[in-house]
Order: sequence, then C-alpha cells, then structure tokens
Amino acid sequence: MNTTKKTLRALTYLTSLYTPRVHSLHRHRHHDNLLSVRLFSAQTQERQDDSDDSHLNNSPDSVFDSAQFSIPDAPKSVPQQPTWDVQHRQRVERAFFKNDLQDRYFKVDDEEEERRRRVLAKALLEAALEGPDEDVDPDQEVLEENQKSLSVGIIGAPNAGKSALTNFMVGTKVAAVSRKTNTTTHEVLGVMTKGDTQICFFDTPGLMLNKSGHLHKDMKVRVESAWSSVNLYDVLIVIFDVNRHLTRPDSRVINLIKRMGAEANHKQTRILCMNKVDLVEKKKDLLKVAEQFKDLPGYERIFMISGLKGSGVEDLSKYLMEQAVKRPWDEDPFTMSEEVMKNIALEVVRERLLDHVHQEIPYGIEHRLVDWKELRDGSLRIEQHLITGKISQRKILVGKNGSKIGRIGIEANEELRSIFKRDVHLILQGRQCNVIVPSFPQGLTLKDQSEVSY
Ligand SMILES: Nc1nc2c(ncn2[C@@H]2O[C@H](COP(=O)(O)OP(=O)(O)OP(=O)(O)O)[C@@H](O)[C@H]2O)c(=O)[nH]1
Repeated sequence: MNTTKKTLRALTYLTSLYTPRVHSLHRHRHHDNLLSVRLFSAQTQERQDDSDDSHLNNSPDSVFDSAQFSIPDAPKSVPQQPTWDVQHRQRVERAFFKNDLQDRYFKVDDEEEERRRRVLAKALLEAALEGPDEDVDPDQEVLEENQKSLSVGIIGAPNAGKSALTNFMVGTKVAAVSRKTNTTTHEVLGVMTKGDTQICFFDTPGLMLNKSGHLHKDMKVRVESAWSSVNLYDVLIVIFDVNRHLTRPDSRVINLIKRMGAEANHKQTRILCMNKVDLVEKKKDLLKVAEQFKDLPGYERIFMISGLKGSGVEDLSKYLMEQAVKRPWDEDPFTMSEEVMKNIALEVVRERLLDHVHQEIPYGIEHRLVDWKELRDGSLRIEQHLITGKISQRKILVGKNGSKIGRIGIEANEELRSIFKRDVHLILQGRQCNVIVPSFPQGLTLKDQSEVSY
C-alpha cells in the first residue's frame, strides 16, 4: 500500500474519532464532542468586524500568504519521536495515581488537552510519512456480504495500557492521541481492517469504581451510562498493569477484574489481559497473578502481553480475528472526509504555533478556519485566523516584520502539502479583538457555513 493510502487509512481513524455516529445493535453512540470544546473551529466562519484595532489587523506583517513564498519540497525523512511525551505522562501519572482522588481522573486541563493536540498533529504526520502497510490492499474490495466485524471494548484503570495496546494492534499512533477522557463514555480507539475482517476498538473512559468496587457517587450518571453499554461489545478486554499489581496492588482494579469476570455472559466474550509483562523481572510472578484470577468463570482466556513492546499481542490479535462475525463493516477503511481534512489543517497549524510561540500564548488564541476551497487545479486554498485577546499577544504571534507567523505558515504549508498530496495555498492572519466570539454560531451547520462566500 502506498503512502497516500496509508495516510487515508490513518485519517479514517480520525473520522471515526471526530464524527459522532449512531451504531445499530452492536454499535454504540459516541458522545464525542471534541470539536465543540476546542478553541478553534473547523467550520468556515463569516468574517466579523470584531477588531478594535483595525490598522493593526490590516497590517501586511500580520498575514502569512504562502503564495508569496516558494515552499521547498516536503522532507522525506522519518519523523522524530515526540520529545514532550514522557514529561507530560509523568505529570498525568502523578495526578492519576499518587493522589487517590477520584475526580482527578476526569480533569483534563488545558495543558493536557494541548499535549493531545500536539501528539495528534505529530501522529498525523507520521502516519502520512509512514511506509507501506502490507495488511490492507485497497484494490481488493471486500463485498459487503463477505465482510466480518467485531466490536471490542477495552476497560481498565488509567494507564493500564489501553491505548498502547490498540496502537500496536492497529499499527498507528493516531488512535491514541485524540481521546478526551472527561467528556465521553465511548470512543473509537482504533480500527483494524485485515482481509475481510474489521475490528473496532472502543474505550470506556467514564468507568471508574470506588475502593469497594461500586460506582463512585459523584459520577453516577456518567458512569452508569458507560456501564450500561459495556455489554454491547462482542468482546470485552479487561486490561491491567500486572507490574503495578505485583508492586502496589490497587483494590479498585482487583474489584474491577473480579466484577467483570464474576459470571459468564453468553452474549459477550470476556478476556483478561495482564499487560506490561516486559516490566516484570521474575516471570514466575506472572503465573502467580494468573493463578489469582484463574477461577473467574467470566473470562474465556487470560493473555499475558506487552501492549507497548508487542509480546503476546499477535496471539491476542489472532484470537480476536477468530471471534469476528459476519456483519458489514462500520468504517470505510479509505475515505477522508472534508471535515477531517479541515481538522488536520487546524491541527498542523496549531502544532507549528506551539513550536514557535511561547507556551502560554496559544491557550488564549482563538483559532478559526475562515475559508476552505478546492480550486479547479485540485489545489486547496485554506485561510485561518489566529485571534488574540491582547495586542501584546498578537505582536508575539506575528513577530518582527511578520517573521514568526511567516515561519509558522511556511512549515505548516509544507506539512499540509505533504499530507494532502497536493498544492496548498495557506493564508494565516494574526488578528486581535477584545471579545473573542464563540467559534460555533448556533444553528449553522458545516454546509451552511462553508457556503458563505467572501
Ligand atoms: N513497559 C510498558 N509500558 C507500557 C505498556 N503499555 C503501556 N505502557 C505505558 O504505560 C503508560 C500508559 O499507557 P496508555 O496506553 O496511555 O494507557 P491507557 O490505559 O490508555 O491510559 P489512559 O489514557 O490514562 O486511560 C504509557 O506511558 C505507556 O507507554 C507495556 O506493555 N509495557
């Protein structure tokens, strides 16, 4: 499969992450409301004369227009690993584990949200530049009557390794990074399509138990709705960090494992995954843990895996493939919707913004897609506005003689061209206004807004 197809495949995961969808019988309603909580909008906006400093906003320095630059060919090198992840992960770990405060689990602050965006943008680029994927041959269409599907829910404590495992199976980092823990009860973590079989992995982040294994009172409504849908998955993977279990057993996790394995569910296959086996020094300790849970009738199998390093994952994937049932696929493996492309355009600029502008500034910037047009020659004209609340922020964003916004624009343009595999005419405008208007005017749909002409 060539790079374009790989990219399309990666983007498909995003479609599934961003697009609320109603699934029938074995499918699930997503409450993913990622877009509406962002500071930026994927919808084209009517221009508003909201600036109180129009001479500044109209200054040529504040506009980057890629038409004025010759953008070099996109680099072909393998992208580097993100460097910020470890630091943020440690912070999240501290928040989730060291303080045993349940409500910390649901707090995703701006910085963390920003981290997810950064990783998302990076992952998109990586997916776009990744090498061929031998597993999927897009030229070989699988007829609907031959398609097999499986929905797999993954449940476990924070940091048990749900995302890492899905990433390993699905084969891209995209799935992991755009999740938002505190607003959703069900999210597609990733989609794996191999031959005639498609497996959709779902996360259930709203699920938490208190120490005695019961629902936490404060979150009852959210948590109950998450619990009520857990049974709908064909397969439920209960995953836990076995290394942590051996060193610092967590009663909530033990209760979760016991509760899910207490009785067999004839409509659902449940399996237990002892994750992070690579961290366990004495391998015979693993047997002790397996022994501890072996009598639970609800689990058909216990797998010992390392979702990160991959040991045992092949067996697990094979097992899941065997569970798939004749049912048409939920996800089209190769479509890239315009909506997804618009989001990518925003993500890429956002990432560049974070690279070039001091950390605190981007949080206060309203980031809007103002215009999106596919031109006759196939190229894309993309106009985005970066609106700051203070003149001082705007000055930082624009830089001396427009140097900063220019840098952001050039790099973003280059990346977008590489991802979309076509010419991109990117226009970025740095603006300032005192009152930042909401990104999502009520009652306007995506279509309504993209039809606004300028
Ligand atoms: N050594 C090792 N580390 C792992 C493994 N699986 C996950 N991790 C690490 O554990 C941390 C948490 O992994 P995630 O996959 O993000 O866990 P999660 O369950 O999705 O976490 P939440 O998003 O908080 O729900 C990350 O730092 C991973 O790199 C594993 O098999 N071995």
